[in-house]
Amino acid sequence: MTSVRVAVRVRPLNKREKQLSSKVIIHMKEKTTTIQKPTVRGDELKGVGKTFSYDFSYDSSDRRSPTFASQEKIFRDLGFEVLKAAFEGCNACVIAYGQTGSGKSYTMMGPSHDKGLIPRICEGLFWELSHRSKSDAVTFHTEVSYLEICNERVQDLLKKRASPADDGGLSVREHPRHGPYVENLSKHVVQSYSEVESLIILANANRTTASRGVNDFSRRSHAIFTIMFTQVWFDAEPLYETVSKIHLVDLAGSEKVDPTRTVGGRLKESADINKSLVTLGHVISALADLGVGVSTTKPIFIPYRDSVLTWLLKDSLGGNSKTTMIATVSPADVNYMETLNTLRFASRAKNIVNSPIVNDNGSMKVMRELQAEVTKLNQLLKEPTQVGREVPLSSVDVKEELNETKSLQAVALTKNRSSTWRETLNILQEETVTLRKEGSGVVLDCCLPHLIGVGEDLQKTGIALYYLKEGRTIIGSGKASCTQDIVLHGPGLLSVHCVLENIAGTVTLFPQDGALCLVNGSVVTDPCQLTQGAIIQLGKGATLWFNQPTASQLRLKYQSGLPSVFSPSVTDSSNSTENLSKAMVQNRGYKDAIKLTALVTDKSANLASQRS
Ligand SMILES: Nc1ncnc2c1ncn2[C@@H]1O[C@H](COP(=O)(O)OP(=O)(O)OP(=O)(O)O)[C@@H](O)[C@H]1O
Repeated sequence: MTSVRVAVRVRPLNKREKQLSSKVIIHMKEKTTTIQKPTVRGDELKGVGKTFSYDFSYDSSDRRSPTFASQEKIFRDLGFEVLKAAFEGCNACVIAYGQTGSGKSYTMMGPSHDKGLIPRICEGLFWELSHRSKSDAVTFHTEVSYLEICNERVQDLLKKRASPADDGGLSVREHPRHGPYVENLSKHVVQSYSEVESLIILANANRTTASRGVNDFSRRSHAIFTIMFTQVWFDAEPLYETVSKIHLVDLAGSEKVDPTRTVGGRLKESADINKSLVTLGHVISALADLGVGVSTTKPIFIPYRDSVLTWLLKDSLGGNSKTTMIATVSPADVNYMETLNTLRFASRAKNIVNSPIVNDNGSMKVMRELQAEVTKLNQLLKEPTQVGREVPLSSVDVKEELNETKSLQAVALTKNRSSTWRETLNILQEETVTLRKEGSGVVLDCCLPHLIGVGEDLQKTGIALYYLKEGRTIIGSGKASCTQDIVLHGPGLLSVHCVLENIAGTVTLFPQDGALCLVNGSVVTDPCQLTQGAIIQLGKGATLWFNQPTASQLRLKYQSGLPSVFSPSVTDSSNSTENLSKAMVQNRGYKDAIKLTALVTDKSANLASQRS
């Protein structure tokens, strides 16, 4: 358990503040920051002021001052900790919070002549790597992504938009194990600081800006720069891997919206920025209450899901991360209220308690399993006969299996960091789906009712299996405001096309208004209970095969060792064949129906011969 570290930084007076002859109301001494209240007349400061204590108070208001806090000093205090966390295998996060024009972007990104935390952390990472990589025993892999949240929509800053009209909005989804993530966000493998620098230049040019009263060139979005850093040690037994995720966050200005100076789209934009900042405030307050053990009758609810920002930063706030907040403030009396609010906000954030862990668990388990598999197969190779095997394996088979296992291991170790491998294994580790080898094939087992994508295109490779969890599963084309559980593509699909409800294994299809849904070739407009082998057609293209492993089928499967997913009973398969022909003849044309029917008939015949 570790508390969120909080730093406050004050910037120099800007031109406008100087023109207004603003007084400096922020004073820092060691870890404390004091703010003095200006009088109404503005000619003198009132009282001794309010003092707050933080982990760091950085006075960057005057370069000539002996206590001046430079970008380098901030990197040494805050950036080093981030790098330390990365090399330890922990997640880390730095969030810059403050009023517009208070110095968030300066602190996080900085100008080219006085770089901020993001470039310095990346530079530091590659400097360290160039020293560590001399050893063959360990390899490193670094990927970066960069997104902005504007009007509650997520944009990829590292991807060119197809056209100006393309708003490029990406969906936020939740992985059962890894939590919220942005679907289709581009990730870029980087091998040097200069590669990161080029990406940063591209991304910064893409960031949303707008003219504003107090600050002519103001960021109107939240930006999250993420580094995914993986290390693999080859000299450990089993091989050891850590993965750390580092979020570096530059928030939009935290000031309240002035409706008299904000119009139209900008007003909506401000409302959305406020929505995520207000939610951030609620999340921080709730977490701070949890941290200090406030006693309430009701359990404390953390409203992460109320905004995209807080949802994506869920781990960083109260979760698995070493998090630092840097609150930036103006020194001028004209900004008194906003500065006071920022200082209070930062003070609250100090009470958040996080639980960072070394992220090695999943991969370690996988590696151990693969290692065990290799040992077992090596053993089999040495034995003259394979006792206990129903079908004797030839040494060629064992060698093949061994090679296969080893190549799996190689895939894991050489780190194809697109994370597909890790994702796949994690998905397979979910209770509902298992993968095993059966003869010359690979069998995917799923105990829940599920849909198999039959697909439009017979040339397409890969099979999609969608399991239907207990409760509602929303199917749609992926452009809805809600999160669909299954996203399909094809003509005639509505953003929310239908809902499948699974109650204790009985699955009912609820077509949405105006959605073309066919079950076994007949159009359905009312709720329709699905039976084993039903062929469902959604819109004019997407075709799915419904499979419902019943208790008796599962028992049979485990007794016989045969798979359930692609081996429904022979009768079930013939049902599907019949249903499919019916559906296709009616809705797609005779030729396709014949091709698909032949496909399913082949499957049934194979299964029948396997079983006999
Ligand atoms: N520590 C600093 N030293 C020198 N100049 C600074 C410092 N911090 C901020 N500035 C200057 O103040 C101005 C506003 O800073 P910056 O753009 O970083 O603010 P911001 O909080 O990111 O604003 P926004 O919310 O609009 O993005 C810039 O001109 C910047 O150069």
